[in-house]
Amino acid sequence: MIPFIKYPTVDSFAQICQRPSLDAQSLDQIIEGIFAQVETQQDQALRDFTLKFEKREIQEILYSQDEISELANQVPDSLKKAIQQAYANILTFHESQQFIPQKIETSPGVICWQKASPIEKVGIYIPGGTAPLFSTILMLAIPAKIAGCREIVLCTPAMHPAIFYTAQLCGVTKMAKVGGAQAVAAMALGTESIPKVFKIFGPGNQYVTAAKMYANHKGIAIDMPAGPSEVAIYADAHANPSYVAADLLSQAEHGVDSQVFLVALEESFIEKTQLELEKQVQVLERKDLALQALTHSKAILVKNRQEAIHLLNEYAAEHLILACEHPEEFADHIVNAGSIFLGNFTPEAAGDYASGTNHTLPTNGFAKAYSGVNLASFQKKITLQSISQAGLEVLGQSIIEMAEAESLQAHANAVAIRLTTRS
Ligand SMILES: NC(=O)c1ccc[n+]([C@@H]2O[C@H](COP(=O)([O-])OP(=O)(O)OC[C@H]3O[C@@H](n4cnc5c(N)ncnc54)[C@H](O)[C@@H]3O)[C@@H](O)[C@H]2O)c1
Ligand SMILES: N[C@H](CO)Cc1c[nH]c[nH+]1
Ligand SMILES: [Zn+2]
Repeated sequence: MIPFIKYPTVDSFAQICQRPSLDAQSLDQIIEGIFAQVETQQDQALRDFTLKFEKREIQEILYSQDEISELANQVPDSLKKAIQQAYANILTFHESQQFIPQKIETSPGVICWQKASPIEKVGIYIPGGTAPLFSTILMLAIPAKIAGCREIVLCTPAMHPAIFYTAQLCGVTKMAKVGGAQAVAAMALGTESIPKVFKIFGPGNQYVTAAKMYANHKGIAIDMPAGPSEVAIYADAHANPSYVAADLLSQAEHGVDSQVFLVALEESFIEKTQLELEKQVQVLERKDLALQALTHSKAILVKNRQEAIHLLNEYAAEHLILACEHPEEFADHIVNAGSIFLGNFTPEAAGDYASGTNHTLPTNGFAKAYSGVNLASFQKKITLQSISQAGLEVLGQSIIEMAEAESLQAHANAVAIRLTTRS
């Protein structure tokens, strides 16, 4: 099922960890073209691209409040309840991330502190090319609301009623009918209907992710590269092959360019998991997508736990499941991962929907440098300071000394003019 690699050498780890990606150069050209067209033709470009890529005709770019309410009302009560339970957990976890300001007296009379300030206008991309990921609205709009973002612009190609119910529940301010790179371009540049935002959030396919990176080069902040989903699983003798296979398939079914990565200590465990995969994949509605994803996935037999830790840190998975003995102790050795799931009863799908953590996470090895979305992603920290006259008397001479050494006389003067004593 999954290509098998036995006892790879450490030298080959970087190559093993590569993800299946579209050719970066041709992708960049496509994105550049989309941005150029959105810049000049604005809303009309959005209509044209939606027709071209999705065979969907749109006139108005934004949904009206009546349209939103009508669609939201179609959600069955059982699904509303499930969304509300997820909402409550995600709210609780993200509220616990509130920044607590602290005034620090760095030297007598010199007080410094920080305050968190919301990013006023944010854009959230909700994937919908092959599945309507309304759960992503919870992951982005809840922390945006807690942070106090004034404008939350949502773009999605999806039209499932739950998208509209969840957007209403979370207090999204504008909803646009567009998806793909053109939606990202619209939020980055602004069009007649879609306001330009200060920061763009959200996962998506390779076009969406490349568009966010392009927007970032043009000066718009982004959360992180959150592209095709992936999961790595570490399995020792405590793991259950049926659970592991189910978890691997849960990410493989996202799309053809998803990748799953099994690292195990026993060959027989990999064999059992492969058999389970074969069985479980047959009944999936998205079997074809999952099968394609499995062809560029990997099942790797390593010599020992240390090698597994090394390989998993090199891979820097979006999600890492630890199906092993003492998972918390193992997790202490992991320095690169978007989100870690511990033990046999913590499926990754729990984090995708309802446990409370955020599912918008760095992929493609970017977990080496980026965190997943959290409350702070929607805030800036502003530093503040207040110095008393006595405080400046103590600190002033050092500032003057340093400013003069940097040949910046005006800086030195700004302090000296306030000092009553100067040696
Ligand atoms: N990393 C994360 O946190 C995370 C979370 C959720 C989902 N995901 C990923 O999001 C992705 C969702 O992908 P999706 O495709 O279903 O939905 P999507 O909304 O990301 O992309 C759909 C859009 O892609 C555009 N598109 C399709 N083919 C194109 C082409 N040839 N040229 C230009 N544009 C084209 C279309 O405009 C379409 O609207 C999956 O890869 C999933 O794994 C990642
Ligand atoms: N696994 C995705 C993140 O890679 C998130 C998601 C949403 N719905 C289902 N899964
Ligand atoms: Zn998922």
